[in-house]
Amino acid sequence: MTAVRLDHLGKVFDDGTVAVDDLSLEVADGELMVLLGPSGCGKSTVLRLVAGLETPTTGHVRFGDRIVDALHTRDRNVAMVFQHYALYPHLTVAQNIGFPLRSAPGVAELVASAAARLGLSDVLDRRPAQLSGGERQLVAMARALVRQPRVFLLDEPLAHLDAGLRAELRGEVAATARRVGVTTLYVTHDQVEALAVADRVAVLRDGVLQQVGTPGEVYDDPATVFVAAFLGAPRANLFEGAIYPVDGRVAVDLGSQVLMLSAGDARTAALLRHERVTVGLRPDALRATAPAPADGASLRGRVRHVENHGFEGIVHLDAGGLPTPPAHTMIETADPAHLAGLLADPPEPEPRRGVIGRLLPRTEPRVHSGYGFYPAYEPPADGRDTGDGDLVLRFPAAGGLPRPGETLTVAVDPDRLLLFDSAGARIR
Ligand SMILES: Nc1ncnc2c1ncn2[C@@H]1O[C@H](COP(=O)(O)OP(=O)(O)OP(=O)(O)O)[C@@H](O)[C@H]1O
Repeated sequence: MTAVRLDHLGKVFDDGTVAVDDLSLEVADGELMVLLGPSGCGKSTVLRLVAGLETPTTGHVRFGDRIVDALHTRDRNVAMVFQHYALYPHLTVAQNIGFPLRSAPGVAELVASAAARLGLSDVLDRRPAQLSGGERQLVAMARALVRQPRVFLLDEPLAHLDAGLRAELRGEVAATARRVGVTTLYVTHDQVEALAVADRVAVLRDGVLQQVGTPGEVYDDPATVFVAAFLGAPRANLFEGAIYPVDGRVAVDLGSQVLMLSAGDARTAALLRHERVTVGLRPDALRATAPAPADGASLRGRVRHVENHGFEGIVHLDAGGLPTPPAHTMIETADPAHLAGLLADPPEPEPRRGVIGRLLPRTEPRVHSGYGFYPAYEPPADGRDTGDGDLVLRFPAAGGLPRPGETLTVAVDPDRLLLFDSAGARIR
């Protein structure tokens, strides 16, 4: 078995596309590492670099202590499974699985053992056309594993299956990789699948590693606003916030409501170095309460609508927050010059113009208004209420779900209040 190390790995294609940017990552012997990120973030290119199907522009791939950059794919002993696997239609399942071994001694035993691992023992005599989509994918996996590879590479192996089958098979795929104990890199853009199968997850964006950690670490303790936004369904609530001191405590102003952090909050000093932050609240870090908790960490809002999921409801509250625009959650560095440029030459129509203006660094003294602090929520110019600024929370169905129009008070768990600076980095 083999640990895989990526050392400052970079890949720039001939047309100038930077697919992988200075990626350093260590996958431990026998570990199942998921590479997660949106389409085009470079996940497949990383797999192809590990497999030797692409040559790095910079950096190295190591298997154990050995640099394998010069090693041909066939000499790396890696097995790859893609979304679109090709089975030989005229061969049986057993012949398909044994194909890579050709006529090596002991083929029958190796095929039987690989088939047993994946629960395929009963279908060994069938042909691919007589199998379900899920079974065909398992045959492709068995065929990849029969050679006992040092490294197992899976590229969106379940993407073509329907949701139910995907959920069923992902457990099986992860269990098989663990049973075999083979070091595995698993690529997906599906965050639910990533959290479900991974020992650790590496989140990529534009070829840059954002964070690597266990599923619990990347979910609960995101390093960047991008990671917070990308992981979790329903998505984390992300609002624009302003920061100022009040009697030795820190106010996180959401425009029409203020969250007061307790005097002992370890982030106080770090927070006061910022004027504007992005406030992240996961729907499961919020709890409806009555009355408001004494420490002041609560928000109120009017129920706009409720999705009933049977065991729980997803409640959308109009709480007067200013949503962080999706484009902002994706940017690495806020660029005031760029924002100023937008203001100087606003595209028509530009309903966000006033909002952008408020987000620019200010020189005049700040004033509290009766409606809260900057930034204030500004409804879209066309009067349409999009619900973009809704505060979304999970609500257990057991005691009955709230109704539209009701007012709810929501306690915010300060330990799960995520705060990000204008560059999208977490303020700890
Ligand atoms: N041979 C190539 N020549 C030029 N650009 C390429 C090539 N292969 C990939 N790219 C580009 O490199 C970037 C990363 O592609 P890659 O396929 O690794 O992303 P991905 O995260 O796997 O996306 P997807 O999930 O859509 O496959 C993309 O911008 C892609 O268009």
